[in-house]
Amino acid sequence: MCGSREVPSLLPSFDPICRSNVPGTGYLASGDPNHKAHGAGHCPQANCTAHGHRSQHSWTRSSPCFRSKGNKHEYCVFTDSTFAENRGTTLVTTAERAAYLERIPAYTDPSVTKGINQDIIRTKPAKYKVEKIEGKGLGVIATGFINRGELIMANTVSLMFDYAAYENLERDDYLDIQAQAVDSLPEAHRRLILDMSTHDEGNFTYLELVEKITSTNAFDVDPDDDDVDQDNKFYVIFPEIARMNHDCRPAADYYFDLETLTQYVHAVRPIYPGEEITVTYIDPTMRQAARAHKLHDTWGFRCACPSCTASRPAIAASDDRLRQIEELRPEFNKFRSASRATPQMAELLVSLYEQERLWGMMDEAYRYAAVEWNAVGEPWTATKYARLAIEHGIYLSGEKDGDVADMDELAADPWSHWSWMMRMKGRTGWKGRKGVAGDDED
Ligand SMILES: C[S@@+](CC[C@H](N)C(=O)[O-])C[C@H]1O[C@@H](n2cnc3c(N)ncnc32)[C@H](O)[C@@H]1O
Repeated sequence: MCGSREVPSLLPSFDPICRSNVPGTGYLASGDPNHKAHGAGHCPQANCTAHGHRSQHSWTRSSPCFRSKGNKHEYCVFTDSTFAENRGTTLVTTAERAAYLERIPAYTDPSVTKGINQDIIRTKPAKYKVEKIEGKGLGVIATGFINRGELIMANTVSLMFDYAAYENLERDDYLDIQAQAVDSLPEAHRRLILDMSTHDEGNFTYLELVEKITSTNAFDVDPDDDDVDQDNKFYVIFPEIARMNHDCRPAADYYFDLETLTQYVHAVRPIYPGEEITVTYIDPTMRQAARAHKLHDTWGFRCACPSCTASRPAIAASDDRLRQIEELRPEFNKFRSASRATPQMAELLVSLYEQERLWGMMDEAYRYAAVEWNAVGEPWTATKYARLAIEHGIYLSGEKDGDVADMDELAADPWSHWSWMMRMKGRTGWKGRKGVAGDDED
């Protein structure tokens, strides 16, 4: 889900990149990016746990901590400088949430992050180069042909901020803890972060510089199902991936894997040498004026991508398709007999996504088509769409994604899948083989 939360105006233009759909001591306010922090921590020695004790897993530093307004929570900087082959990573959250997170494979098993990052130390040939692009700052250009579904780049998380810290801390404390997080990364990594886009020029203090960098480059990440704090997302920084500029109909798309704490970027259509590799920063099903407004408000640029600069009739036709997508989409998530969803409606949705070039969302359209065909007892067309949903889902959402697993089940045995004859039972009164009436649950 994209931009679904209202974030208070602590950081005026803060709104992470998302497609679907930081008192201290004052020693950082010198305006000097070379100024490295030396905070006195609650656990000054190396190998501190989230609770401030030594452990197998090593948060190499945990300082300083700040209490929320109202004094209910304490937020700290947790750094693991050995993470991902000594690239390092930093987390800003509560001790409780850090203790939960340090059990995930990315922290406990170094093999799962081996070889992922290629920006500081490259071991595989790159499929792109980063260069200046007129009117956009730096951007990412394909150096060879890239096929649909190919991996373009991946980054383990550099900085991971708990939304709750952003919302609950006093502004000065938040800005300080955010800069502390950057400063606690290993030096090469920290330099990479401080070199990122601020989206406008200015004479920033160090705290302002870090704030500008995080608000321009952050991505949104949903918590895991078992996370101790389901209500709060994370916003995260990946310095290499954040070099990609926006297009409303981009060439690439990304997903975040919580087990490896890695963001993966794949091509969603064929990309030719010399072409810019873009991603979308916003929900691409928003209508054109809303897209342009949000991009200008948050990232400070006028949208000049082909779908924003098309002729007036072409934009109107596109907005009409998007309006219809908005109207139809909810029908496929209603499992009551009252849903208007049919296979033909799902076929229309597939076509609308193709017409809109929403290549990064095709897995969803194919999944709806698979379920609707199965729901009226047509297993072969259902299987065709399930196979397409799997093929696209693997690079759009990851092989471990629940929807990919669900489509695997449908393709393996449509007759045993939960959707088999689902719409027939409700609409015809047929009770199914087990004599259980309809499907009147959402
Ligand atoms: C996440 S950064 C992208 C990389 C950035 N261009 C750089 O030099 O590192 C986001 C910033 O890039 C610029 N940008 C991204 N997409 C753009 C576009 N389509 N047109 C103009 N500027 C864009 C804006 O300044 C935006 O705030």
